[in-house]
Amino acid sequence: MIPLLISSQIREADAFTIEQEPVTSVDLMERASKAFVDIFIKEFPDQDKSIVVYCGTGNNGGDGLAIARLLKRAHYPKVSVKIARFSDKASPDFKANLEKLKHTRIKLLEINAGAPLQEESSDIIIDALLGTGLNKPLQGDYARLVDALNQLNSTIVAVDVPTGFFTDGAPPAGATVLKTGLVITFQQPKINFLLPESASCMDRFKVADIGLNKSFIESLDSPYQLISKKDIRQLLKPRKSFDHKGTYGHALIIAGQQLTMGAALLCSSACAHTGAGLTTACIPESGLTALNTTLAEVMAIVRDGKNQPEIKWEKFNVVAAGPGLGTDADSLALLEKAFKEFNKPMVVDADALNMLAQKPEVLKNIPKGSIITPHMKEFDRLFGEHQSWWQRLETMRQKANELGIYILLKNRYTITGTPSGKLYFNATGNPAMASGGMGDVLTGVIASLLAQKYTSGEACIIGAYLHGKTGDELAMPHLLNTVLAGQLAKHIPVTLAKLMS
Ligand SMILES: NC(=O)C1=CN([C@@H]2O[C@H](COP(=O)(O)OP(=O)(O)OC[C@H]3O[C@@H](n4cnc5c(N)ncnc54)[C@H](O)[C@@H]3O)[C@@H](O)[C@H]2O)[C@H](O)CC1
Ligand SMILES: [K+]
Repeated sequence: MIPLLISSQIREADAFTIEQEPVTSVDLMERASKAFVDIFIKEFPDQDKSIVVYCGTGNNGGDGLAIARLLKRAHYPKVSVKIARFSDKASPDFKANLEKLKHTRIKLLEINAGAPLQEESSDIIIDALLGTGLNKPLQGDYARLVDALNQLNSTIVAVDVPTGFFTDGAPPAGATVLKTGLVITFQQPKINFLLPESASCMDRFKVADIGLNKSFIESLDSPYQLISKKDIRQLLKPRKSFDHKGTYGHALIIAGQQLTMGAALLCSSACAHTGAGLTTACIPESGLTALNTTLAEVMAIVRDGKNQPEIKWEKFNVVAAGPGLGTDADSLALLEKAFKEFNKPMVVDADALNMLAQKPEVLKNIPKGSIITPHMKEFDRLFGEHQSWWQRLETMRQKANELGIYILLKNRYTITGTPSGKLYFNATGNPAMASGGMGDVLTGVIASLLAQKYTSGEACIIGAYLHGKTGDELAMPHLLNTVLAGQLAKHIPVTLAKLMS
């Protein structure tokens, strides 16, 4: 896991590294700037482009000055610097780097407070105005400059964070932020990069390792964690020689209606392909032919409307409910029955969540350790409207704790909230997976992992990663625009095998 820090903790890690390593703060700035330049060179190899570095007078600006100097040394001759002198204060490391810059032949311009803005025609703008030191929304000169830069069509690359961007906490509504193409950020992604609001001011980010002290970062025990491939490889349990289907558990999938049987099939297929020993689908009679012809390995229990099916709950290691289930009274009665009679963790998704939104008191009966897998709209239907994603994170932590459940909120970076208050961010996955049925597949994957005796937390973390990784393996090599859910389900064993090799 990579612990994700809030800005005050980043400052602590910075100070600890300076004292402990030891390294002077100006040398750490040099290291950060070099790491930035290494990535910049790979991204923008054309040394003929004109580059201007806009610098503030704090440490982000200090980085900018060092970056200009290092770019010049790396044979980018058309690099120049503009310093925004909007404050009387300047950090010591900014001043030290300004001295060093004066020994180069780099063109240097100052923009004074209140002065009219100069025209800007450089091919690439490097933004080193403000970084993680931001403590209020941009106003006055900074806002004017950023507004003007936002009108240009240049490529903008931010140092650490786009100027005006709040790295954690709910961003103030309507705040001015520089719109950047690429952010080269230091040490680790900032938490708000992983939330959808960041899309309006950055297309993508790259992380430059600047060697902050890793054990100190670990010791901060951040609630925000980024899942890595290494974690998944450590969590996955290899199969053993004398294992049999009983070892890998029996999953029951309560899903599907006559017109939404696809959801039940996709969920059951994903469950079987992720390795559950046995999968049974509880479906309407109208879906039997489809199930028997497409998924011969999956067994059936028939739901026929009024009469509740006889389910021997104790036979199952996990019950997943929701995909294409509908929200009628029979479905609700069955969900309530499952909550009462199945006393192990369940997976609750889609229509099952919609029913809970309509009758919130039922949610209190959800078995402890269960996993709910809402997307943003389902989440808000359940827990109320939210003004920002940061607020949603807070609600997740609170509700997961209150109900003793795991909440997996689906998005570009899917987030799992645990009863103990941790939030795990998953980075695998891609836009080709934005198609119908993907959520049903994820539910099947997670149910399968629970059947195979992974804990609820492990099932969320592995499930989110595996689902996204499988989509990446299918889409990336051919730059596919679309990956279908059924195709993804069938490819899971290949991705799993690679992860376990
Ligand atoms: N550990 C690391 O990651 C390293 C980071 N480095 C760089 O340092 C900046 C953070 O620098 P800092 O001096 O703390 O802050 P800024 O340069 O972002 O801001 C300067 C200054 O500006 C004032 N300010 C804040 N908000 C506003 C505002 N809205 N309007 C006007 N002025 C504002 C405030 O006083 C700030 O202190 C980090 O991003 C990295 O780029 C190191 O170089 C290497 C180690
Ligand atoms: K910046």
